[in-house]
Amino acid sequence: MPLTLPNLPSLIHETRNAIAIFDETDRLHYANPAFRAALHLAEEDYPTWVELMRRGWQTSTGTHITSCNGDFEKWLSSALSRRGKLPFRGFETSLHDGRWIWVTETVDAHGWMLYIGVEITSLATEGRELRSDRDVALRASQTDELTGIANRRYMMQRLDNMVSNRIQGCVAILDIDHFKSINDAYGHAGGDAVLVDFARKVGHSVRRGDDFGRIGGEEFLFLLPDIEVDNAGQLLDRIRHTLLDACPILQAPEFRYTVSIGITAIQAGDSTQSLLSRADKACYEAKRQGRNRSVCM
Ligand SMILES: Nc1nc2c(ncn2[C@@H]2O[C@H](COP(=O)(O)OP(=O)(O)OP(=O)(O)O)[C@@H](O)[C@H]2O)c(=O)[nH]1
Repeated sequence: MPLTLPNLPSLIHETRNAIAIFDETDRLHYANPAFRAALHLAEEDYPTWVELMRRGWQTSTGTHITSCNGDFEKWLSSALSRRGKLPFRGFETSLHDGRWIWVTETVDAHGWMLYIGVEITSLATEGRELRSDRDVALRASQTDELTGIANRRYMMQRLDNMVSNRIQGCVAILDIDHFKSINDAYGHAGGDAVLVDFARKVGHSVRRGDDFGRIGGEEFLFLLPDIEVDNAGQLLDRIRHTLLDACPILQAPEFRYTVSIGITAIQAGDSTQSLLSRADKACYEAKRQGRNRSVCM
């Protein structure tokens, strides 16, 4: 007998659990009254998750962001590099109004996300601080300190995961051009500002299923599952073009930077090493051809 659940929409509407659905671009598509109340969201308002978090930060409402030492943008880059990457995850979080919520995020194959938040304030608080410290330590071990995005260790785990599960797609290495000269001309702080700017700009363009992180000084890795190499090239070139008008060094408003990109498709029999080495060669070729371009190999 087919299952019919005529009361499901009204039950979801009425429950005190916060329920929301985000699409593959991370825009809110549905939120029940409990979610809207917890996040201080007006009816008929459908912001992206980034807009929602930024508003909450500016108005001290909704999610209580404690682990950012006052640097919201860095927290956002870090949160974005983990958000929606796993089919399922659960974590504890607190709200500005003092409530604690157990959040689960379920992501389907198309990148749509179901958010369910259950209030746990009255449950035993014992060990909450310890669990929170553990989460912060785990995040730190996966995060690049300067830029806040995923670090080499995390990216290598994700690449291993792609290879061992035979996930099709592409791998790209992005390397900022003439970075040594940037350091020489504007100092280490100027170079750092470029790295942070680059990580944020690219991090905001990453699709739900993709991974992006810093794997070396001025070297970044982009993992793109389920995409043909031509489409990966177009996507990364679009990102590359958005960087052309970035001016990350305040004292030098005329300063611009570019990036060279090496892209390769995953092939049968590839190992993480063979993939990285091919992407590296493609990036080297992009440099050799004059930089500020992408090369597929
Ligand atoms: N500011 C800053 N510089 C870094 C960091 N990590 C590495 N570097 C510097 O990045 C520079 C990388 O220079 P190279 O590998 O010679 O490459 P490049 O100058 O970018 O030249 P091409 O890649 O050929 O365009 C070195 O001078 C490193 O010291 C960092 O975290 N911050």
